[in-house]
Amino acid sequence: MKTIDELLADGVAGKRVFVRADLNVPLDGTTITDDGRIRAVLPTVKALAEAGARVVVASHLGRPKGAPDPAFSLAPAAARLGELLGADVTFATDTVGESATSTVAGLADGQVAVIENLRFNAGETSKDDAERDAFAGQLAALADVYVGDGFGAVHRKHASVFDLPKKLPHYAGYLIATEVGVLKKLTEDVKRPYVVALGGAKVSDKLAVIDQLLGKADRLLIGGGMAYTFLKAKGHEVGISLLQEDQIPAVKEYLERAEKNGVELVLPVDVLVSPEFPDLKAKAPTHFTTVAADAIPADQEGLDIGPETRKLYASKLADAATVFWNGPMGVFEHPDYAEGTKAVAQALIDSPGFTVVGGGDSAAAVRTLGFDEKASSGGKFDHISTGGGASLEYLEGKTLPGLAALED
Ligand SMILES: Nc1ncnc2c1ncn2[C@@H]1O[C@H](COP(=O)(O)OP(=O)(O)OP(=O)(O)O)[C@@H](O)[C@H]1O
Ligand SMILES: O=C(O)[C@H](O)COP(=O)(O)O
Repeated sequence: MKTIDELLADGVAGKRVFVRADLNVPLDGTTITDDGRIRAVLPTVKALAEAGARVVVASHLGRPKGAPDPAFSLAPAAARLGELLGADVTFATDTVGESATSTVAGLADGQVAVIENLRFNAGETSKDDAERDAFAGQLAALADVYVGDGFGAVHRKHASVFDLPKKLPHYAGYLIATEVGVLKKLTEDVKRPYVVALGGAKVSDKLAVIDQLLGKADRLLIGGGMAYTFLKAKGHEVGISLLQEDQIPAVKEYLERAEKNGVELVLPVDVLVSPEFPDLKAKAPTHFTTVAADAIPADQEGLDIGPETRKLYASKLADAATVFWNGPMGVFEHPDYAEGTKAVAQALIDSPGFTVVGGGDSAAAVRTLGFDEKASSGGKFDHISTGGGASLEYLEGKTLPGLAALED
């Protein structure tokens, strides 16, 4: 994979450089609630602008349906990028139309523009190769060089990620180079004990990675919404907790294989339960109780790991040489159910091992709970990945279209 340093060494002054970023940030209306993904692409954009390139930044945001939708405009992200760069960033109100063409033509050396959401065009995400290729051709007309730096989207076979780099000289940006460098350490020559903590809500998305990790990790700590499918597979009542019934046979097989392979698969011993899901907007106090994980009342829902589990998981993380954590341990958006996620975040910070947090929601969780890469309590996470699905698919050992295209 050629990196941006080679491009800079060759000289980029006056060249139009297309930077495929992942500016898919969480929004509350037009307010960005976590700008981590914008900050992550700054080194690449700054280096190119300082070298006199005419920088065209492109990204998707959310999942619009292949047509313009103001709710998914990249305008707030473009404004934030300008603030962080301390420079004017022009914004094109379309992607390959008149606004984009004239905006790019108007760029002076060292200036930066953002074009509108790539997914406002059906060609971006199309399953039809010819349709994607045609859209990639239109994007290619906007630039002389391609820099891939949207790590969070490299697992998508989309026009701007997979087809466009084939049409232009292509390089990996600093973020992709860093992310791949870190995740490689978790797949090759990993330092042991290697402990993986998994939570969150997307159980079916994460089963494939559990399948792979059973051959790689020494210990798997399961929390969040996915824990209840495991508890149910062990024959326990889970009440009205999040459950993926169709995954129970697979989970039973994982429990058996973990035992056979000598992998410690650790489940919650106690959980916080409530008769109803909390209101995440009002955040009003809820009625919850702590119960043993094998005694969840039939009319209640598990919403966080309990105090004994927090201690147990912290002890299982204390001697880890390598830790990968994906997915919050509970409904951390509500203060009543944030303690499990906080405890695991703190255990990673206290860990002397190499610690990586992966996942859009997990990264947002640690930052909104007051932790970040430079957490003040003496330690820090070694790396917070900007990719959720992307980092998991990388760990699964899958070929990621956006990385393969940069390697060609
Ligand atoms: N016990 C639970 N019941 C229901 N939802 C839960 C529970 N525990 C955690 N969650 C929810 O899981 C969500 C995050 O899960 P997700 O799988 O999306 O995480 P992620 O992998 O970090 O994010 P992404 O896949 O977007 O990168 C949070 O919104 C949280 O409220
Ligand atoms: O949020 C993410 O994981 C990336 O931005 C990819 O978004 P997608 O899942 O909508 O393709």
